[in-house]
Amino acid sequence: MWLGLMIGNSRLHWGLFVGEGLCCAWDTSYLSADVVRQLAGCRTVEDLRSVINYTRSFPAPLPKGGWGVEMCDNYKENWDENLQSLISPLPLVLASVVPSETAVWQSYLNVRIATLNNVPLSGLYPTLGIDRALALWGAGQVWGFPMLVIDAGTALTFTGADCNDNLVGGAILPGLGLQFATLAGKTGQLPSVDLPEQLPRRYAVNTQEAMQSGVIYTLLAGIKDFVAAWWQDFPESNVAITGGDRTLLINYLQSQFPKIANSLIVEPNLIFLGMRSLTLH
Ligand SMILES: Nc1ncnc2c1ncn2[C@@H]1O[C@H](COP(=O)(O)OP(=O)(O)OP(=O)(O)O)[C@@H](O)[C@H]1O
Ligand SMILES: CC(C)(CO)[C@@H](O)C(=O)NCCC(=O)O
Ligand SMILES: [K+]
Repeated sequence: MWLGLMIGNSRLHWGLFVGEGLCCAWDTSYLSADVVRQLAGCRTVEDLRSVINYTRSFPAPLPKGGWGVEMCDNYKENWDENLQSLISPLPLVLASVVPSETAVWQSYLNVRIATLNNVPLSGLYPTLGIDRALALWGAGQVWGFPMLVIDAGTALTFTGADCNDNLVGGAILPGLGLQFATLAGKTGQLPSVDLPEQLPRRYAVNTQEAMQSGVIYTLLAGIKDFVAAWWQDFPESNVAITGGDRTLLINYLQSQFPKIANSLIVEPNLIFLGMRSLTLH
C-alpha cells in the first residue's frame, strides 16, 4: 500500500494505492508539520482516517466500473490484511507545484518526489508543471495518445501530446475561481461572486450576472477554440477534462456546446492514473 499526494495550488489531492491500483481518492486542505508527523506514525488505515480526515470524511473505495474494477477487488480481498499491515511510515509518492508546501514533507521518512524525469513522455520542457505532465501521462495510458488534457483547477491548463507520446505543448490561463477573485480583488466596485450551477444568460442586467456571463462565456469560447484547433491537428484524439471545476464546466459546456461536452472524457483522477505508472516505487 502507498499514498499518492499531489500538492496543488489550492489544496492537497490524495490517492491510496495497492500496487498500481487506485483504491480511493480525496482532497484536504494543506497540512501542518505536526499533522505530517502524525501521518508518519500511522500503523493502520483507521489511524490514517483519523489523521488525514479531519477536513472531510474518508472516502469509500472507488465505485465499480471502468479502470477501478481490478484494483477495488484486489483491495477488498486484502482489506483486513492491509488494515493490520501498513508499513509505517506508509510509502508516499509526492508531486507538487507549490515548492513552499513541499518543504513540510521533507521530514517524512518514506517519501519519493515525482519529477518530470519520472514521466515517460518526451519533449517535456524543464519548467512544465508536474501536475500537467502526470495528468497527460495518466490520460494517455488509459485512453491512448494523441491526447489533450484540460485541467480546470486554480489555473486552467491545456496540455497535449501526439501519437508518439511527445509533448506538443499547451496553454495556461487563470481558472474560473481565480478570474472571479481577481475581478473582485483588483477593482473598486466589483463584488465577490459565486460560480453559478447553470450557464447564466449572456446579456446580464445586474453586476453579478454580468461578471458570471463575461468570465464563463469567454472561457467556454476559449475551450471550444482550443479543442477545435486540437482536433484539426489530431482528428482522432481523445480530449479529457479534470480538476476541481470540471463538473461545473461540463454543465456549462453541455448547454452551450453539447457536442464538445459529450465527447470529453471526464475523469477526476487523471493525475493519480499518471502517478501509479511511474517507475519509482
Ligand atoms: N473544497 C474545495 N476547495 C477548493 N477548491 C474547490 C473545492 N471544491 C471545488 N473547488 C474548485 O476547484 C478549483 C481548484 O481546483 P483544484 O482543486 O483542481 O485546484 P488545485 O488544488 O489548485 O489543483 P491544481 O494545482 O492541480 O489545479 C477552484 O477553482 C474551486 O472552484
Ligand atoms: C500551471 C500550473 C499552475 C497548473 O497547476 C502548474 O502546472 C505550474 O505551476 N506549471 C509550471 C509552468 C508550466 O507548466 O509551464
Ligand atoms: K493549480
